[in-house]
Amino acid sequence: MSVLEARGLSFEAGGRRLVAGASFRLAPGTLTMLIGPNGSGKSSLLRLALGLLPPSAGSATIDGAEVRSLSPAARARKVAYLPQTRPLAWPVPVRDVIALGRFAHGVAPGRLAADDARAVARAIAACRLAGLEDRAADTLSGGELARVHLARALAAEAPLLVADEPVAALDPLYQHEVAALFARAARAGHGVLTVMHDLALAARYADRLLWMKDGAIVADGTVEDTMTPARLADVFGVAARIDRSADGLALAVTGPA
Ligand SMILES: Nc1ncnc2c1ncn2[C@@H]1O[C@H](COP(=O)(O)OP(=O)(O)OP(=O)(O)O)[C@@H](O)[C@H]1O
Repeated sequence: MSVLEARGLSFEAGGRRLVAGASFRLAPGTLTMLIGPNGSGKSSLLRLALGLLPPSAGSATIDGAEVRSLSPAARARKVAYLPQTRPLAWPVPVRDVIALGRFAHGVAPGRLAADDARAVARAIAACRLAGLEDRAADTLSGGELARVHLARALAAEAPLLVADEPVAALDPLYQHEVAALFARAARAGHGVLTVMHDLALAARYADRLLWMKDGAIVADGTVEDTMTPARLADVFGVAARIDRSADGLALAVTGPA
């Protein structure tokens, strides 16, 4: 099992500090959700932590190795990444898009070894894409395509999974299914970190929340410990009601704070 550690990551661009001294540890067996307002630096922090942006200060390591020292294939064997923008303009069959997730295992689409084919089949089943495997990906709906990209990330079967707003295009049922899928992956021993805008889903499924505001992580802890009306007002500027139910915390955002 692998551990991703970010220590004091900072990033500046356009004369602004977009990420300011952010530290966190992504450990196996935990579903961590990164939450914060638009533009607070969440995507930038993920990209720094994965070595896709050069930090102006701080470092990120996976199992003790600097992420930026890892080759793309070596990094992809440790961590699967689902970016926020997922352009796909070509009429590639869905199965081949998902098989790209196996690239770190030396696979070219169309030449899958039995192990790779099984991993692709598991990802297709997990994302409920059966029946769409032969469709050209550019004919899918936005939500279907979002699930294909998620399946591509899952097919890697990497110990760590980092996803940037994976449920943004999904209807409520699929949102819950994907959040539950991430929770199951965490229970199975993966370390999962995902940006989440839906605070009710975060309250329901996250083991741990990283709260980001103005480029900084301002709170890091369990839902129980960190999700309070005062923090929601401070970080998001919203008024919220939080009820304890048998399923955990239930959250209703009632308006601006
Ligand atoms: N290369 C860049 N040059 C200048 N500004 C940038 C650059 N990259 C990002 N930014 C700005 O940095 C801020 C943080 O962006 P980022 O995408 O990390 O935020 P986010 O929290 O993921 O936002 P969202 O929830 O809207 O996706 C934004 O104001 C964005 O416009």
